[in-house]
Order: sequence, then C-alpha cells, then structure tokens
Amino acid sequence: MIRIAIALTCLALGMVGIVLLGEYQARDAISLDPQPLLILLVGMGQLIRLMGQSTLGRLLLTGALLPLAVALLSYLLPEYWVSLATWEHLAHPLFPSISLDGWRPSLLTVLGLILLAANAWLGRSPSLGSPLLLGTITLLLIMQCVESLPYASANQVLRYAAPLMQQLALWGLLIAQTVAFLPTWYAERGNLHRPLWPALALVGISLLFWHQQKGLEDRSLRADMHEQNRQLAGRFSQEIHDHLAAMRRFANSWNLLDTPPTSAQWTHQAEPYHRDFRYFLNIAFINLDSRIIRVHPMNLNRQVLGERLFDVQPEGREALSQALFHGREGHTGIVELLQGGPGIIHYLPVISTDDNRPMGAAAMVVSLPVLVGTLFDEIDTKRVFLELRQGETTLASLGPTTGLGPWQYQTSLDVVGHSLKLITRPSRALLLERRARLPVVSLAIGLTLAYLLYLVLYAYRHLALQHRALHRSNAELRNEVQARAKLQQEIEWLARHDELTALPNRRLFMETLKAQTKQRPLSVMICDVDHFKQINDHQGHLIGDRYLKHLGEVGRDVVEEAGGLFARYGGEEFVACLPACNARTAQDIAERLRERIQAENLQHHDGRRLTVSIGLATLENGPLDIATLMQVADEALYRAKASGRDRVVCASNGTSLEAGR
Ligand SMILES: Nc1nc2c(ncn2[C@@H]2O[C@H](COP(=O)(O)OP(=O)(O)OP(=O)(O)O)[C@@H](O)[C@H]2O)c(=O)[nH]1
Repeated sequence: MIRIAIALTCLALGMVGIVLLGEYQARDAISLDPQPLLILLVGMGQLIRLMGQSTLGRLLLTGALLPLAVALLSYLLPEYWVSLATWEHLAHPLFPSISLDGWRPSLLTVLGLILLAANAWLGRSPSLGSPLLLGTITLLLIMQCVESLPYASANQVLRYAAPLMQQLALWGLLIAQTVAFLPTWYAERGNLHRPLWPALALVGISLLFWHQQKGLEDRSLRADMHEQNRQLAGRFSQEIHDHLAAMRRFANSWNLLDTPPTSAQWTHQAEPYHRDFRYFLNIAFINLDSRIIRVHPMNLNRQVLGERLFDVQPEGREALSQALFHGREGHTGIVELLQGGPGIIHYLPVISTDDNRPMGAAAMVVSLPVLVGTLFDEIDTKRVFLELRQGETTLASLGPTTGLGPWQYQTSLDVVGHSLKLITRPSRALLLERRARLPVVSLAIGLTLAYLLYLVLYAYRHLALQHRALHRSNAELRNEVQARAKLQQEIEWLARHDELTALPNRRLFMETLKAQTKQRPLSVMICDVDHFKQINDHQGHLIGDRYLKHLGEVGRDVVEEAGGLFARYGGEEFVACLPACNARTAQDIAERLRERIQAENLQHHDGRRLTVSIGLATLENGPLDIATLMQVADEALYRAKASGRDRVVCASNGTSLEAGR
C-alpha cells in the first residue's frame, strides 16, 4: 500500500512539474506563482513522510503550512483590519508585479492544501481526525470541480478553483494519502462510522452554505455596482438639465440689450457660469453672420474668435440657424468641436426686447470628455472604468483598461434628444475589496466545528468502548472471585469433612475434641462396622459406599440429637464426641445408635443384618489427654469386637465397663 501511495504522490508531483515547466517555457523564467509551488512543497513533504523520514517531511510541510495560513488569513480578515492594499504591500518584495488576486492561491485550493499538509503532518491516526480530514479534502476537491465548470466560473470575482492539472495533482495527493492510511483505519472501521458521518455531513452543509452565501454576496455586490452606475447616469442627465436651465437664464439676461455685448460685459457675465460648469469649453456670442465675436475664457479659445461657424462647423448650421433666425434653442448632435474632441453645442437666441428681433445667439460648448472627467472626478478612476458611448463610438472614457472585473453595467441616457450609454466596469481590486468575508468565515468556522465534532464523538465512542471493556472485565473478575471463594469454601469444607458421607472428618473431630478443655464429663465413642469387608467383597464397593453413607446419616441423627458431634474417623470407622455426657448417658446414646443401625435392616449378602461394635470412653474430670482417651475408647472397641461384635463396651477413667446387649 505504501508503495502505491508513493507512486501516486510521485505522479502528482510529476503533474505539478509539468505545470511549472509550462510556465517556465512560457515566461522564460520561473514565475513566482505560489499555487503550483505550494502543491509541490506539500507533495514533497508527503512523499518524504511516506518514505519514513518524518522530521524532514514535517519540516517541508511546515514550510508549506505557513504561507498557506497567511493566504487563508488574507481571505478571512475583514478589509478594515487588514486592507487588500496592505496585503499587496506586504507581498510586494516577493511578488513585485503581481496583484493579490494574481499571487494568492484560490480559496478552495488553500483549504485543501492546508488539510492535506496537516494530515500528512499529523499522520494516519483516526484519533487525530485523519479520516475526516481526507473526507473533507474530497468534498473540497469536488466543490473545486463544480466551481471550475464554465457556467460557474464565468462571473466569479474570486478564484475558487485551481486549473485542471493542479486539481488533478491535488486528487493524486489525496488518493495517495487515502491508500496509505486506509489499512490503519480498516481495523477500526466499526468505531469510525459514528464520529465520521455526522462530521462529514457538517462539512457538506458548511460547503453548501458557503456556496449559497457567496452567490448571495456576489448578487448583492452586483446590485450595488449596478445601482452606482444608475446613479452616475442620473447625475449625468441631471447635470445636462441643470446647465441648460442655467444657460437659458444666461441668454435671457442679454435680451435687454439692443447691441451685441462688449467683451468686458461678456467676460463679466460668463465668468460665474463657466466657474459653475467647468466642463464648458467656452461660452460664446455668435452674431447673425454666425461669427464668434465674444468668447470666454479667452486663453484656450483665442483661435476660434472671429470664425464663421456656418463655414467651419457646417454640421451645426441647423442648430445655429434655429437660434439666429427662428428665435428657438438649437442643439447640435455629437459633433467634433473646433478645439478637438466630441462635444455638444447649445445655441440659445438673444432677442432684443425693444424690437423683438434676434441679435445673435449665446453658444455653450460642452466637451464630453471634459464633462465626464469633471462630473465623475470623485470616482476612483484607478478602480472603475467609465465610458460614454454613442452606439459603438466611444465619446469619453476614464479609468483603467486592465485588471477589470467580470461585470459591466450600462444605463441609457437621453442627452438633448440623443441616445447615449454610460458604461461602468469595476476593477477586480475594487470588487475584491468590497466583497464580504462572511461566506469564507462561515466556511472556516463550519470546517473547524466539524473537526471538533469528530474529535468529541470519537473520544466519546472510544471512552464508551473502554468503559464497556472495563465493565466486562470487572464482571469477569467478580465471577472469578466468586468462583474462587466458592472453591475456597469447598476446600475448607473438604479439609474438615468426609466427601462420601458429608460427615465431619477426623481433623474436625480432633479440633472439636481439643476444644473441650472445660466440659466434664466428656465421652468419646468409636463405632466400627462389623465384617464390612464382606459387604465390599460380596456386594461391591458401591453398595459398601451406600451403606457407609446411610450409617453416617443415622449416626449424625442420633449423636447430634444428644448435642454431640458424629464424624467419620476413616474407612468403616466412625467416632463421636459427646460433651457433658457421663458414661451412662454415653452408653445410652451408643446403644440407641447400635439399635437404630440394626433397625435400618442393612443386610449382608447372606441376609444377616449389618451391625456395629462401639467402644466408649468417658473422662469424668481432670485434664484432657486426647491420645489416652482415644486409646481407651479403642481398647473398649477392641473388646467389643473380641467379645462377639454388635455391642457397646464402655471404659470409664481407664476402667472398662462391659455391657451386654
Ligand atoms: N466401600 C468402601 N469400603 C471401605 C471404605 N473404607 C474402608 N473400606 C473397607 O472396609 C473394610 C474394612 O475391613 P476390615 O478392617 O478388614 O474389617 P471388617 O471386615 O469390618 O471386619 P471387623 O472390623 O473385624 O468386623 C475393608 O475391606 C476396606 O476396604 C470405603 O470408603 N468404602
């Protein structure tokens, strides 16, 4: 698997190499486009990590992560914190001739590379979120594919996706990591479902939310720009309207004269109008012969003074005739002005109120480039391109012609009966500056939350499993302890009891006897089955065992009823300890036992009843000497056997009593 991963990483590196080679050949020098360089750096780090050199690999990955983090910050931080201009200023030493938009890797690539580098840095451990990181990169790369589609990328302000070859290289790095890490997760696949799917779902939702938000923000930005264009067009129309109204006042002010104005009068009157409407190239008085006899300002228009307009500007003849001969306002169309450049000339009649005849016309020459430049002087012409057009002819234009954004706006204008278009096109830099950061911020927060969710769920799942295992081993331990305690009880019981008859054994009997230090009188009884060997020999050991068991039960009944302890001494021999029993009582008990056994009707093979012989010894007073007491009882038993069996023989304080049946 590792070999396949290494091969895939090399393939991805090869693709980036081709990209860089292409750029090298195209520009005769390696351009500092950081995107393929960063992919190369991450890929190299990943390759070296896969080859087992973790320190060097991590060093390279850290080297890639630092600029990537800066690029991400440039997407996230609000414009009023760190402006676009500041970013460009900071990057100037590295990328002197490229704008931020040119050198900054695309947003989805930045995020994808950060996650790839982080995952390669951290390693394959599911507890550090490796499966989620790779899942997130997959979704980011899918989103890059979507953003690369022609319809999606045509109108974008920001670059969201890397070019195709670089995307393929990113896929290569992703698949290589997945192949290398998959076997590690396979062992834990059961535990990965619960944390992975909800976290991945959150990543998916964040990406969809981002996609939606960025669309809304772009639409809102476009609407703003469109509105700005409409406002400019409105101002343009208003200005034309205002200056026409002012001109009419100006023209009327001459009506009281019955001779053409003197030069001083003309300058005096025209000067404030020219100050208010700086885009007037001049304000001139035209006599009935269409000759310009007064003009203000003089300095720029000296050469037109005295010119006969019917001769030098025939295209304006109609408009001028209206004012000179018919007493009506006349407006030229868009004409080439005598001073050069396109413009409009308004002619207003000056009529003598005395005899109501035209004396001449007041002409106001509006240069359209000057009008556009003056009217929109507060517009940042470095970042908005502005154009005034008639049909396909550009009448005036302002602003940059390169680095323009994807959007163009136009509004139609009616300028004294002529249809013009005012076109604005904001530059990329302006759009980037105005673009809201909210979608990117919400995406970054969404991805962070998804990662935290994964970690919490994974830790919870892990703890739950550990808790369950602990619980299970606790239960096993408890059972083990219980089993051992039971075994211990059994061992302890067996140490003091006889397994066949369940009676106390010789040890317990001796302990009981030893404990009788004060109780006097004290009797002991030894009871031996008569001819038991014959039972075994003729009826088998199983029957022998059954008889012994039965005898034990009978003996226990009789002896315990009298407050004594009945025990199996060994073989077919039973003993009893009878505290507080004098010789007589002990003999009564022994007799009762002998008779009960006889009454049980346990038979030999030939029909004879099973009998027992019993020897008794009683200690009336004095210290207990167990060996002597037992020996005396044994001797009594011996005498019982010797004197014909099936009888009780008592010995008291060393004196043996013989009792008949
Ligand atoms: N079935 C069985 N037989 C046992 C057990 N313990 C001892 N015996 C047998 O008990 C018999 C005891 O025989 P002996 O000591 O010769 O005495 P006896 O045949 O009872 O004859 P007397 O005591 O002289 O009346 C032996 O055959 C032992 O094998 C036991 O737990 N089960």
